[in-house]
Amino acid sequence: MRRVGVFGGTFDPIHAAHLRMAEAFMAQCQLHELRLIPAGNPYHRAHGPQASAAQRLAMVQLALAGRPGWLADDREVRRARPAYTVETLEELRAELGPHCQLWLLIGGDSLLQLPSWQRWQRILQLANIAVAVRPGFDAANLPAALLPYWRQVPDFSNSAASGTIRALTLPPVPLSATLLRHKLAGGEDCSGLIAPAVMQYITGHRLYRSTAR
Ligand SMILES: Nc1ncnc2c1ncn2[C@@H]1O[C@H](COP(=O)(O)OP(=O)(O)OP(=O)(O)O)[C@@H](O)[C@H]1O
Ligand SMILES: O=C(O)c1ccc[n+]([C@@H]2O[C@H](COP(=O)([O-])O)[C@@H](O)[C@H]2O)c1
Repeated sequence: MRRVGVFGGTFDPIHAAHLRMAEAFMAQCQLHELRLIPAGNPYHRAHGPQASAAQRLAMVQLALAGRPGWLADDREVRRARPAYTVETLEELRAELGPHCQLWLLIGGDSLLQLPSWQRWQRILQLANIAVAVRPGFDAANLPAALLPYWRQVPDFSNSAASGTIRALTLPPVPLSATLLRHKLAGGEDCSGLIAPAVMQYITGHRLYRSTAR
């Protein structure tokens, strides 16, 4: 059965933790294809992104260059409306057919917010969710509504076609785009935390020079 992974994010900018979690996602879910999908309009954020949607997409394209099976999907950038994940998964399900296994990758902080997402139960009818926990994540704090979906198993191979939430086996990585925007605005060296080609793009386009938030 074909297995396709979906990793949506604001990616302002895409950073080393994103890449590490995507690598673990690809390997542990044995994905044939991984789609990184920058959110054109992340409606749920108090502050809009600093880089434009086109710039965030360009950085994603640079970050995944040379990685077989990884592709940048621009559907949410082209969508002139809020980036609802459920719509993205519905589109993908229609394109890929009923027999493809869909996996959605999110961070542990996003998981805690999942019950506030648009039609979130529908998301779990369409896909399984793999979670990359962040430092401080504690499954005991999961919202009660998520508990029926939560599976504490390290093995992804015999998975259901949809409807489960599982944690990746991956040590928490203490890195965020917010931290990087602050470092970049302060002129700090971020090599090792951002892919070299993305760093070049940031420098060339004079991104994140000030007003880090
Ligand atoms: N270090 C990390 N560990 C686990 N998940 C992460 C990590 N960084 C980002 N994620 C997850 O990746 C997805 C996309 O992340 P996003 O683009 O918002 O990056 P971010 O670092 O959380 O950004 P920001 O600091 O701007 O909120 C989200 O589901 C987020 O939870
Ligand atoms: O669909 C929703 O209602 C929804 C609400 C909050 C976040 N998301 C998605 O979750 C992903 C991670 O969001 P963020 O802000 O951490 O980059 C990104 O793809 C968002 O579009 C989706």
